[in-house]
Amino acid sequence: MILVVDVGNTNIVLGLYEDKNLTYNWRLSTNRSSTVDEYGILIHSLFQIAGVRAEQIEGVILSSVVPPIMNVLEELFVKYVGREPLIVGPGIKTGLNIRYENPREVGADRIVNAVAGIEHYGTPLVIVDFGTATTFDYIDASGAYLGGAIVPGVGISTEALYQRASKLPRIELAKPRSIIGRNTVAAMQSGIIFGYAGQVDGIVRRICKEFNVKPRVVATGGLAELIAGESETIETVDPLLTLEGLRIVYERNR
Ligand SMILES: Nc1ncnc2c1ncn2[C@@H]1O[C@H](COP(=O)(O)OP(=O)(O)O)[C@@H](O)[C@H]1O
Ligand SMILES: CC(C)(COP(=O)(O)O)[C@@H](O)C(=O)NCCC(=O)O
Ligand SMILES: [K+]
Repeated sequence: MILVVDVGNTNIVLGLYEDKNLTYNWRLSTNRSSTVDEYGILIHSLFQIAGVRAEQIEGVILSSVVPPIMNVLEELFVKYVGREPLIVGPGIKTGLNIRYENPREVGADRIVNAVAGIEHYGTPLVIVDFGTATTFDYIDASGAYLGGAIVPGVGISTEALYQRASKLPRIELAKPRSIIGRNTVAAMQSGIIFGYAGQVDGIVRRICKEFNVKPRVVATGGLAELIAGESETIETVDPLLTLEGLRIVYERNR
């Protein structure tokens, strides 16, 4: 079995694949001050609960958009899994034709999403990933990754309101009854949920117009389900797209 790991700015998502089947997946907080051994305890406990022994893991693949914790993570997998992780980055075969001005600049999570998206949904394709940031990726009919858009994520935008406006509380991210909020919490929920759904539809429609395409539209990331329900352009939510992309990239580098 292989261990796939995606390190985002908020969460580290881990998955265990046996062949093409994801048998376990877990989510940890991305903690920039945790030590190798602190992360080690966590993954050791997860493996124990799952009844998995480190020796059973034949390989580890890692994508990260958090450079400051890379050294800790590399050491973590060597020390606690006994495997040097394959790191999604320069020198690794992704099979993706990246047409960003500087391909090294694209977040590894976006690359891995695109790999899985092409494989499972075909092209042309738009992928929306609701993470710390919301990212939009466009893959054209020929399978080339052209780039996309990056906006402040749902969680951090909501947090900014609470932190910067004295009278605005911290709210639960949930769909309100009406577009017209008649109290502060409902008004914030309306703005965030319907606003972000509208943002997705606006950006997707612009892509369709500028490139004269009718792409498939897939959403992933922590908050995808919530926004997708209100969006008119998202067709599918695939919460495990990134892990699937990691599995495919691992296969391509065997
Ligand atoms: N299962 C979940 N249900 C609800 N919210 C979630 C879930 N997982 C993550 N979130 C929230 O979604 C946001 C983005 O998380 P995530 O997709 O893990 O981001 P990143 O990839 O940047 O680490 C965060 O605000 C996180 O708290
Ligand atoms: C845009 C991102 C911050 C999204 O990260 P996440 O929200 O998943 O933590 C990440 O993909 C990143 O740092 N990208 C590098 C810049 C780019 O893709 O152009
Ligand atoms: K992500």
